[in-house]
Amino acid sequence: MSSIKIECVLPEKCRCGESPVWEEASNSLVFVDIPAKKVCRWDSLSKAVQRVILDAPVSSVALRKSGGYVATIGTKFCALNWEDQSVVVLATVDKDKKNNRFNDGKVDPAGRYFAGTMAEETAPAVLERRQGSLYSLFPDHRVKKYFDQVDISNGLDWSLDHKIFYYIDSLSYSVDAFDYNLQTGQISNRRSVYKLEKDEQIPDGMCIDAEGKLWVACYNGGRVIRLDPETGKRLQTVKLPVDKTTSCCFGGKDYSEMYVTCARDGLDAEALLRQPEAGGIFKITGLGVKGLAPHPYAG
Ligand SMILES: O=C(O)[C@H](O)[C@@H](O)[C@H](O)[C@H](O)CO
Ligand SMILES: [Zn+2]
Repeated sequence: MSSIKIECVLPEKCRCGESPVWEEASNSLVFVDIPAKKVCRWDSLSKAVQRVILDAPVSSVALRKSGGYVATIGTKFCALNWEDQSVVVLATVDKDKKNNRFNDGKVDPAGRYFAGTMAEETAPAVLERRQGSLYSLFPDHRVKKYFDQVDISNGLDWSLDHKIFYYIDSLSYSVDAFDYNLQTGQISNRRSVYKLEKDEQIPDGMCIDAEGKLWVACYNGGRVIRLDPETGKRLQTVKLPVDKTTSCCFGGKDYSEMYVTCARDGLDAEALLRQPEAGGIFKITGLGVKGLAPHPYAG
């Protein structure tokens, strides 16, 4: 029997922490705070944090094979040089939608950077609907658009055999699957693999574990849930001491720990008193299952 332990390892007070990514080379967790326009790197050994402030909302970050990171900033796919904090724009999307920004993003097993867009929110989950689209940035910096009509483009990951792409449009309250062609980056045959229950609230970020099961952070649900995408059943619920859990990834030694990000925005003074660690980075140990190393962008 594993005994689960949950601790806030970094009280960062993120307005909207997102996109946790484990960087093995530096024993660090990299993540963003979207409205604070901030990318952070927390060294799990020294506990030191480095922060880079950008000039637009930064919604996701990913490793880059050639060094440094890639990030989605505003409506741009960008390269981020950590040493000199410089940003190079690789591609821009949604040029006709001035109120849009990117949201969650992740790199596929072939090194393509997938990310979707959404209209800017006036309050959490309050926004003009169907303004978003899903894109990927190929290693040659070409952009592919998959579909539009997205409300809040969110969690994404790929099956262990790379034949399925899992995707969340938050306001559909569903975790969806597509057939995936790793050679071409094409998706097809959309279907739902799990519909959230009422108390699970809004599905947000997601990651897959080494057994092929999905972990979904539930915004306003204060939990991560483990799903079997083959049976459509929920296998496990892990509650956290904060309501606005936004995303999760595996990291640490052999990817045996889970890191969870969360938000402070949208919590009133009373809620903040009850959850002073809101916006912090949480580490969950004792889950008894490991995750996978993140894929670096190949371009
Ligand atoms: O973290 C994200 O993915 C969004 O940018 C957030 O704003 C929340 O998800 C949203 O408010 C709830 O659906
Ligand atoms: Zn999200």
